[in-house]
Amino acid sequence: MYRIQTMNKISPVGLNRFPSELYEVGDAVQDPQGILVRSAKLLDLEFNPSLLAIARAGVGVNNIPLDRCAAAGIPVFSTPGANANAVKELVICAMLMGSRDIPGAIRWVREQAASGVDVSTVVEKGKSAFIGPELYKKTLGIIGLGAIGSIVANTAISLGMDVYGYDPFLSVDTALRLDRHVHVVKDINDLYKRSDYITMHIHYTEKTAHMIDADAIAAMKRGVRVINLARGEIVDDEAMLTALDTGMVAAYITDFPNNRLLTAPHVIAMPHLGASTPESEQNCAAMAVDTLRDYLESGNIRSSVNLPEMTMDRSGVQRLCVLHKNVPGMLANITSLFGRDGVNVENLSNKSRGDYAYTMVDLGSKVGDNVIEDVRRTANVIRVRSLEW
Ligand SMILES: NC(=O)C1=CN([C@@H]2O[C@H](COP(=O)(O)OP(=O)(O)OC[C@H]3O[C@@H](n4cnc5c(N)ncnc54)[C@H](O)[C@@H]3O)[C@@H](O)[C@H]2O)C=CC1
Ligand SMILES: O=C(O)CCC(=O)C(=O)O
Repeated sequence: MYRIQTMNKISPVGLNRFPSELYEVGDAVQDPQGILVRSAKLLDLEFNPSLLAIARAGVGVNNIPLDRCAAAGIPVFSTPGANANAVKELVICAMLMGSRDIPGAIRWVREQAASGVDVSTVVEKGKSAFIGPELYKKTLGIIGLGAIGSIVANTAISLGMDVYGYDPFLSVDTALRLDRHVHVVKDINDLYKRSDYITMHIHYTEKTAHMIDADAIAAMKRGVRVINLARGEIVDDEAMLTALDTGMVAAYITDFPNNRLLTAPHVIAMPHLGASTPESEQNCAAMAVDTLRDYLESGNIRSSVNLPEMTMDRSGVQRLCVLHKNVPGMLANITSLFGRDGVNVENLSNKSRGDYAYTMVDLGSKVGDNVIEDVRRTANVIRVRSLEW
């Protein structure tokens, strides 16, 4: 039995993909071999030696210690694109809320009724406080044209917006999916100076922390509306509060509230709702469970954010999965051990990613436990697993 610990609420559509005869799954499972997580913070978690892999049902992995996991031979999987549509729809909603102060307008109507006023008599006079611009023919700047940014771009084009995108690492696949009317700029200042709305769809890393700071805001158009459904830490809150105070930024719509931000009037804050649709939760859970199972049962690494991607069709009778440092001589060192035991290698794959590499070897006959132990003891080997079929 594999033991899987869930660290957040995971959709049953995903959980039901674990065959009950093979998996024990739950939030109280002890010494798990797999962890399923959404946004729970694992940064300080001490991993038990039995932990083989972590699957993030989502895409932001700033809650997981990726380097520490890689060093311990623990692949971390994510679910690329699985929640992109949910976020895209909320971005469109955020632009509309920020333009026409929909939350403020709804609040005002309720306040009238609560104060005893016949609301129907004050609507026409009161509504002038909530006039705001249309999106049509306005300019949207998108920072990050990945799974989310690219579909936000295409949808905004269909709403009649002029769209500028910035992504220094734009993949060919994404570039091909972008509407041909999207202007991809090389200098982010070209986006800042033109945009009436700016939305960011990048990962939070050391490099993107406080990317939207006082200098970035100073390069923007006065009265810009900024949408942040990526991560709170990408925006320097103090710089944003100053910009909201001076009117440099007309509205800040964020999925990452904090008490300090909520002191400002033009902040519209949501409780991290970007991916909170049944469709997205189901997509993410199903993909996370499938990648986790594929690794546990077959050793395949797909959608990993910290170790090499590698899949190999099953052959032979036994598969050894060896995670090791990316240093010369490893393949020869490992395979020589099988030859010594007279075991034939049916198939072999090896891939590296940064400091780490992964080797999968399918064997024509079973090797003895002593050989597996020798592989494990080989210098620079981090983890060895043996799977049989
Ligand atoms: N609010 C919510 O519930 C959700 C938030 N997110 C956030 O959105 C982020 C992006 O998600 P996806 O679009 O699915 O990821 P993705 O990996 O498909 O796209 C990220 C893009 O950012 C680009 N990029 C990296 N550094 C950049 C930089 N300095 N400037 C401009 N572009 C840069 C990459 O080349 C890539 O194309 C996630 O990391 C997560 O933090 C994602 C899903 C739900
Ligand atoms: O699981 C969630 O609701 C959060 C999704 C998210 O922020 C992400 O995928 O990066």
